[in-house]
Amino acid sequence: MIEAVGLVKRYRDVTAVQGLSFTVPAGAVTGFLGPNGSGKSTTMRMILGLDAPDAGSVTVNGRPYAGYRRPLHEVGALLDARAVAPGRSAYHHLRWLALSNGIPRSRVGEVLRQVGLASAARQRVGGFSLGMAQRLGIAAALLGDPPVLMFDEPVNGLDPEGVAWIRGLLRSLAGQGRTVFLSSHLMSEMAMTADRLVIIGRGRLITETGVADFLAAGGDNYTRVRCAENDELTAVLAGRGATVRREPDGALRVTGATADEIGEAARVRGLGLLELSPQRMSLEQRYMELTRDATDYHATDPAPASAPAAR
Ligand SMILES: Nc1ncnc2c1ncn2[C@@H]1O[C@H](COP(=O)(O)OP(=O)(O)OP(=O)(O)O)[C@@H](O)[C@H]1O
Repeated sequence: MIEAVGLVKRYRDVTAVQGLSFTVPAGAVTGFLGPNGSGKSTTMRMILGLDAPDAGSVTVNGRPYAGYRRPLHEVGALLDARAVAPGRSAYHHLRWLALSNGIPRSRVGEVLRQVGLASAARQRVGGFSLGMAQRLGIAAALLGDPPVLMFDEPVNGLDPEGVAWIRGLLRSLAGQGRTVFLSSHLMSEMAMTADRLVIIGRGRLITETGVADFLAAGGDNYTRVRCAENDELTAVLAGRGATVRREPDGALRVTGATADEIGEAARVRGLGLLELSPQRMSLEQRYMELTRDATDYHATDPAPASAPAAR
């Protein structure tokens, strides 16, 4: 388990993290989400003792990371896949890490196989693609068989097969009862992998929630209905306390009644339905809505394509 309480980190005039508290439990994949520059990497560095908080504290399984004598046995982390001496082979990089943490040499071969790098073990890391470097970083994190794993943007640079592989790996690590904490600025990625979410914006907690609860709390769920007798159906539904709005394409947008209730009301009146589709806000939409005000870097909308000049 990771527990952060009131974390604050300032860099000169930038307050990167402002009073952040959250818990990452064992046995689950927890996604750490926030727009660019919201303080995810800074928080992860504080968890690993690479940055000292200006206030607050963070513990890993009850102790600060720096309190562990053989940290790779406690926490495996991938923060920056390229932070590896380029002249070393993958094997020697891991062998050196294993030696310095009292980990048997046999683990090196095991983790290289686990991440699919066995055939590249003797290649220099400097020649690795980003995806291979990510896999090597994951191998290093797994080396000490730690109960807590942290990954900063782990799917960066991975091809679709690699992305599917890492999702499966993270789920199986959590299934073994480990604490798995991974950051991303993409909600779509988390929807496939995470059980829980810690969402931050501008260094502050926006919400800490289960993925299912996060979706259910989206207030914008409605049912889209198309009916040959729109006015009559609108009157029937309004009479039952539902709210009905007309969409630009003529369909009805109904809130305050379930699809089953709408279907039943139409059947009783003998009204034919052409469409009856419950609409749920996607995780991505809900996340964008929540973080809109906490996003520092907005792109402008692309300009509409201009019509070709008449000749
Ligand atoms: N070493 C540093 N010196 C000065 N400012 C820093 C430093 N590290 C981070 N910051 C600032 O702190 C804020 C949070 O940055 P951080 O890298 O933690 O965000 P992030 O959520 O990981 O972003 P991204 O998704 O883009 O990786 C940003 O404004 C960043 O510019």
